[in-house]
Amino acid sequence: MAIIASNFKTNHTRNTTSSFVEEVNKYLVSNNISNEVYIFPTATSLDKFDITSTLNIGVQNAYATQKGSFTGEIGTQQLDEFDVNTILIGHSERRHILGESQDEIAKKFAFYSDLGYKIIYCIGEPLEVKEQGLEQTLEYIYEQFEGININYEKLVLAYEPVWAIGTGVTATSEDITDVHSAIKSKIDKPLLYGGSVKVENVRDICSLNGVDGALIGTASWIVDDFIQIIENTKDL
Ligand SMILES: O=C(CO)COP(=O)(O)O
Repeated sequence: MAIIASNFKTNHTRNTTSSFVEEVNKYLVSNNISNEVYIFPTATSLDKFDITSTLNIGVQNAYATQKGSFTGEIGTQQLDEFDVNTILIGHSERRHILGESQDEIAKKFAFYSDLGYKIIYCIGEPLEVKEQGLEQTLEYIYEQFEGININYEKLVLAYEPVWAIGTGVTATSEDITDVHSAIKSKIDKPLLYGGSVKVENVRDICSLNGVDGALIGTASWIVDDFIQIIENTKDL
């Protein structure tokens, strides 16, 4: 059963998030869809949503703290208010744009796994590493597991090659299966693919060996498209 997740990144407002969540929930209920579906809105759009389906709301990021003096961050005191217990950790935009180190990521992982959060943990290589070949790519990816408890029960992985994110360039089936089968041979966890997944290719991608679903940015931000993505994969 495909796992389908939408990462809003820095898109949508409180208002548009609320109607998005409502529409997706309504679609899942009325079509009796049992696939795991996730939406990761901005922190300012978190709310007490009325969810009656398999839809889960997670956060794109949070600090490894309950509360405290960490200007600009949020902790579990803020997440608890909205019953959030799902978090994305290790996204490439946090690693490469916001400068989060593997050490900080591992601390965050330890903190949120101790609390029993469902963790979607992202890994993926930049273009210059991909160009060096599969062996270097896998070596780079394995380093992103440093300090991470890969046996954590509520762990879902997401392979997102950096060069495929937001670029319109999707990895080839071979690129995806090469990396997915290598990761799967070491780590027995659901593994999503992310990077320019679209309405038109989501079914093919999610049908590949070793692919358990998709983590989608750009193509998921229009609600009708996100619903179509779920529709296209509901029987997988
Ligand atoms: O980063 C992603 C999801 O987390 C993928 O983004 P795009 O779907 O826009 O390439």
